[in-house]
Amino acid sequence: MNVIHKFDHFITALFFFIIITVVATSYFTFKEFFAIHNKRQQEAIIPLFSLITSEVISPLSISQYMAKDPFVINYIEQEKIDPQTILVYLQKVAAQYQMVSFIAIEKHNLMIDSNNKRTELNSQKAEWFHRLKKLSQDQYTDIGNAADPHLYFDVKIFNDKQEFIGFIGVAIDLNYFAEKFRQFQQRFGFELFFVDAQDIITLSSNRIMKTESHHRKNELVNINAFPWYQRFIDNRAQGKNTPVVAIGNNELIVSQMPIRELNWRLFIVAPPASKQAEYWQLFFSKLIIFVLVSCVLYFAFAVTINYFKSSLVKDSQIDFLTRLPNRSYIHRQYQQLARAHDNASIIIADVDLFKEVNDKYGHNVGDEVLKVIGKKLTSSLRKIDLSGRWGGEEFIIILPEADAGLAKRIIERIRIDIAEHKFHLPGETAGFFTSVSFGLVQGPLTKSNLQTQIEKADKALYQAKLNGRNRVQVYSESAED
Ligand SMILES: Nc1nc2c(ncn2[C@@H]2O[C@H](COP(=O)(O)OP(=O)(O)OP(=O)(O)O)[C@@H](O)[C@H]2O)c(=O)[nH]1
Repeated sequence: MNVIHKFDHFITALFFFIIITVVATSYFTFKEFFAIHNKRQQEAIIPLFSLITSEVISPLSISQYMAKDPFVINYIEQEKIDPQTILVYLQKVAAQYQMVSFIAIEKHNLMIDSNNKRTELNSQKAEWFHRLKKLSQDQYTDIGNAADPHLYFDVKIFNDKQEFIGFIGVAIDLNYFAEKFRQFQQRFGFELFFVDAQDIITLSSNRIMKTESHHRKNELVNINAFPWYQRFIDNRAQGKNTPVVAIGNNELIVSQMPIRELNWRLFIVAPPASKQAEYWQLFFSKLIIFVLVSCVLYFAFAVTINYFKSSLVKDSQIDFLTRLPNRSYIHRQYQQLARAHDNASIIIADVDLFKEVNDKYGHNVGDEVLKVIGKKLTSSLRKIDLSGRWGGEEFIIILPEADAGLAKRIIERIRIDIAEHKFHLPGETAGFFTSVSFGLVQGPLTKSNLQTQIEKADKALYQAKLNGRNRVQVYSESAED
């Protein structure tokens, strides 16, 4: 029984160990997932700044540098210029920074770029020049070149007298920008929107920049067109300084960053950290389902195990031939009996001359005799009595709280019943009779005295055999002396 209890505990412990391991593993995986997620968000900040620096600030700085270059200022002020000389200058810059560079010289009505494309400033193609010239700022970005759209960084050139004499700058392929920002968005999950003073999205990691055409009329998107921006502005107007913007069921984190050099604003839009709460909710709801399913499985498992276990236990307690409790079961039950009762009569029963039955009628008949006797020995006992096969042709009966007189009367009835039973041989009308001798001892019932009581009962049984068999002999100390 101990082994079976240990087995039960082992299975339960194993089961819960597996559940705890699965839960702990999932928990730590989730934790790690969020740690990585947060780390990635932090990691995204530095590439974001380097992206802005390399793709926006740096072209602007190069343009500003060229606009202040004394060579440029002095040369384009001359009455006669050689476009080839300017081309060489522009190509040097273009080669060094891998951008297209350009200059628009008012005095000579000429725009020239590092690809040696030349345009007259009074032509329709140079509309931008007249538009930007009138504006008060010194530097602008503008999208131009319909066939091959570029973002132009236009910086005004002034002579020594602070008079406007032209524009100079660099231009970057729009598709190049779009690709750079798209890569960043894919890697870190942030959408980027560069917005000019008129709220127009100049650059973006969003699809709107993946345009083949530069015609801004069709492609221009005002930042106000985005619901999240509206909500962002509303939040500000209401004095809420939260970066979290709710759009329907979705939440976004919107950060705003000025790029003063261009009078731009950069909006960084990201899914919020509060999404984590959703993930945790999901995790815990799955966890509850997992635990419930595990419990159901566990109980199904326990019921199955118990079913097999009880039939195994039964088999290990019962004598195969007579279906009576076996010796080891009687030993265990005796302990319980001893706890519940103070005294008992213990009887050892032994089939008389059983060897002869076996020899005469065969072993199978001998088995049948044992089965019938086993049944007769136990059928008329009380619920609290204990009986079983002690071994071979021997049986044991324990009658708690029965004194020797009562026990003897009970056993006498059984003895007569057996002795009067006619055993039939298979296929024959003739039969035979057999008998059983009993040794009986009455005494205190303690956990440790079974062996001594049995020895006494054995002695009484021996006496019964000596006295002619088929009888009940009560043990007495005096008879022993
Ligand atoms: N058929 C059968 N015989 C058994 C079984 N267990 C023990 N026996 C036989 O029981 C017989 C017991 O014989 P003995 O110990 O000589 O005693 P006995 O012939 O009963 O004689 P007394 O006890 O002196 O009356 C042996 O021949 C065993 O082989 C069993 O399960 N089935």
